[in-house]
Amino acid sequence: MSGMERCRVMLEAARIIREQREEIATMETINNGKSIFEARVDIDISWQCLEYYAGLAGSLAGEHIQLPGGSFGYTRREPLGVCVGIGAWNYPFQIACWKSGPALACGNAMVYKPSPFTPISVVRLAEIFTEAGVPKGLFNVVQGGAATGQLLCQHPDVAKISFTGSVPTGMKIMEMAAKGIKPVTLELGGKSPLIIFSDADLENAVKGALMANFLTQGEVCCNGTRVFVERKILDTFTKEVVKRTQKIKIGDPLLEDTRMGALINRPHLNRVQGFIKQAKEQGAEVLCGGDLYVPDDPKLKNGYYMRPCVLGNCKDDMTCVKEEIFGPVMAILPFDTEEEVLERANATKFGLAGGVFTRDIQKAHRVVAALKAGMCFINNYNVSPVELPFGGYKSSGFGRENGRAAIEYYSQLKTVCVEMGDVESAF
Ligand SMILES: NC(=O)c1ccc[n+]([C@@H]2O[C@H](COP(=O)([O-])OP(=O)(O)OC[C@H]3O[C@@H](n4cnc5c(N)ncnc54)[C@H](O)[C@@H]3O)[C@@H](O)[C@H]2O)c1
Repeated sequence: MSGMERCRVMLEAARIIREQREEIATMETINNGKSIFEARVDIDISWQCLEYYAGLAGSLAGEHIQLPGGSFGYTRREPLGVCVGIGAWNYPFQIACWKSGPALACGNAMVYKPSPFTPISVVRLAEIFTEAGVPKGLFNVVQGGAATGQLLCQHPDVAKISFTGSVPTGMKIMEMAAKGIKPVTLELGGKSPLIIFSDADLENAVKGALMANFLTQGEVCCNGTRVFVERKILDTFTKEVVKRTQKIKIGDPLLEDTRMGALINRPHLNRVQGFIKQAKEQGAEVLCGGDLYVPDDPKLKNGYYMRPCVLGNCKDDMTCVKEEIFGPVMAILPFDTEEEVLERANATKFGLAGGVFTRDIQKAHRVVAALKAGMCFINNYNVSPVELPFGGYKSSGFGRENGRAAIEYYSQLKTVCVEMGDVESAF
């Protein structure tokens, strides 16, 4: 298909998703446990992503380069072939769109494997693509766990792997890709810093800290879980954050006013609570939450709910400050100077995201320029416009999703050199 033809099909898929927003959001809530309020946002970001790449599909082009003697060269932007997408369980539908959007826009096929914990909604995406006119077999869903993922990565006909998940799995994927010289995009974990200066708008900074920690039960890769607060405002900020955290409505994710649903499964809930227990043993103070939440509704009494937790008295070398918890746990850390906080913020193996709250624009830009992270926020956190590239530095991975940048990772350049004169042979 031409780019314009692909554009039309993708716009149709985006239209169907928009039309079925409520049904898909409900499915996603059941799939993952996140609140319906948030699932709707995920579905909106998903159709916006398909619309964005539909728009780019028709404008993908190469270059014409003039050479001496009337000769010239040109480049063709070509698809890679069959791309494999492997997704995490926290944003099942959205991750599938972030991968299939640019893949299909560039003219590739995709075989997608969702996490076995959230197998449902991506099947609906495949049906929607078919309804929209995506040729049969161009977007395929394969269900399974690690073994299935391995087989896909090792398959000789696969041209590219795009992976979203944990660092240990990312390493395995890269090893497998290396054996087949396959390009990879790795969207891995994080332990991102959020820096609050004393001159920040306090109301926005508090909202930002909550956005940075408690969406999708805290199971968000780019969460700003290390909240560095300038000492002067530590007490006021902490008090306000704790107050708002305690007000977060937990429970049945399908209810309109719920803002925090259930964690993904029992072992993960236990793991998150294990981090909190260890934090206490290492000297951190639980300022709120961290305990199980049992809803009144008897049918939910065995759900994987916990109260969002704020940890005070944290030190940089505590496990809860160093490791990705992937649950609703915020660590608050005081700081005194810009230089000091930057050094501490960057002292991590991860580099997915970072944020700063300040009213001083010079300071804001200076701080984000110094942060070793792929996605930085000034005076907000965890917004995901599809127009902006997203991806990590350091152990958080490489390659970019979203924005024009993703096109580079789903296409390859062919250079054609055209001779207009005679061959000047060396022989
Ligand atoms: N950077 C991002 O964009 C982003 C987004 C969401 C989640 N994450 C990260 O994902 C992690 C949580 O997700 P998870 O628990 O699903 O991660 P995970 O690494 O356990 O699994 C991710 C996917 O990989 C598959 N898989 C597991 N072992 C495999 C193997 N050996 N070969 C091929 N595939 C294999 C899984 O079945 C799943 O589909 C967190 O670390 C989080 O930070 C990153």
